[in-house]
Order: sequence, then C-alpha cells, then structure tokens
Amino acid sequence: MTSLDLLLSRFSTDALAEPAPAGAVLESILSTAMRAPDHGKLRPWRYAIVQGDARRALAERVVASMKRLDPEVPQAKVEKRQSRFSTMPMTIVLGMHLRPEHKIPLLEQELAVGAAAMNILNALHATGFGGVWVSGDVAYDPELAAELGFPAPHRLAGFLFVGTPQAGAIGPKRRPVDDYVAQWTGAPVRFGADA
Ligand SMILES: Cc1cc2nc3c(=O)[nH]c(=O)nc-3n(C[C@H](O)[C@H](O)[C@H](O)COP(=O)(O)O)c2cc1C
Repeated sequence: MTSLDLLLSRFSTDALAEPAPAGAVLESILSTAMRAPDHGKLRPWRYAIVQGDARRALAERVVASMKRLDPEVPQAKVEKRQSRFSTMPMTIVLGMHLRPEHKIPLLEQELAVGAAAMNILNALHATGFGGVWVSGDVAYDPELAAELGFPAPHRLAGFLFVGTPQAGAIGPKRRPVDDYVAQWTGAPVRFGADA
C-alpha cells in the first residue's frame, strides 16, 4: 500500500479491541505529532496516556464532570460514557498548552493541536491500529481539564480512543472531494457542498 493509499483508507472507529500500541511503536506514533505544522514552534500539544486500572479512574472523573455540567443528565448516557472510558484499550487525553498572551493567535495554537492529533490518527492506521477522536461537553469542562493536569488557560481538545480495530470495522461512506473544491478566478468562490 502506498502512503497515499494509507491516507485515503483511514477511518475512525470505536470498535476497538486489545492490543493498543506500546513501546517503540507507540513512541513512533506519538512522534508524528512533532511533525505537525506549528506557527511559532509553540508545540502546544500534550498527551496523557490512560491505560489499565487508570481507565476506571478516568471514567469516574468523566462521570463526575457530566453530573456537574448537567445534574439532570440521563443515567443511560452516564453509563454509556462510563463504559466507553473504562473499557477502551487506551485513551489519549488531548491536552492543549495554550498561551493566550502570545502573538500567535489562539486559533492557530488550537489548529496545531488538531493537526498533530490528525498525524497520530494516520500513524495509528499506518501501523495497524485505529482510533477515534471524541469530545462531548466534558471536554470543555475546565474542572475536568484541571483534574487531568491542564489547568486554565490550558484546555482539552478531546480524547483519542485507541486500540486495534475489530474485524469488519468500517468508517462512514465518503463523498467525492469535488464539491469541496473550487477555482478562485476573481469572484467569490461557491461550492457544490453548499448548493
Ligand atoms: C474535535 C473533534 C471532536 C469529535 N467528537 C466526537 C464525539 O464526541 N463523538 C463522535 O461520535 N464523534 C466525534 N468526532 C468525530 C469522529 O472523531 C470521526 O471523525 C467521525 O466519526 C467520522 O469518522 P472519520 O474520521 O472516519 O471520518 C469528533 C471529531 C473531532 C475533530
């Protein structure tokens, strides 16, 4: 498979089984973050790896956050999230070490974190692993972020669930890219996707 084929075949899935990547392979996967475009060399991405028994502790913090944000949150939603966070082979907490006072705009710092996470998702796929980037309102709870090691102004960009895609796992159907591309020739562009 060519590198381009790899990029064109990546998909997200939460149908993940053991094993998660470990050792030198995990290090290589994470190292792709260091290849992300990064204005000002701020390297705002941070990764907190959660595995083994720590998964249950993370799930408890996530549940506490859900209840803090919405005391009326349905129990079924709580149980679903608790189960996912405590059973995924590995969760990578996506932290953002942000510098609001810096001349590089915050948006660019956040985009760099996103680009780095995309590299990790591609690297997971390239090495036979898989994952999915999830968020939900808990990802924007400053109290949960602080509990995980990212006090304000730092924030979370979400979580990567990581493992080995189960047999038959497939991603969503893809649309052709043409509707998202236009030639600018002087007048404002319009896109098929927005017609
Ligand atoms: C910042 C961010 C947060 C996301 N949060 C969720 C989420 O909470 N739940 C979810 O089902 N998908 C979420 N997604 C989308 C999935 O990660 C994934 O992209 C989507 O299921 C489509 O799959 P694909 O990556 O194969 O196109 C999020 C994506 C991004 C970039």
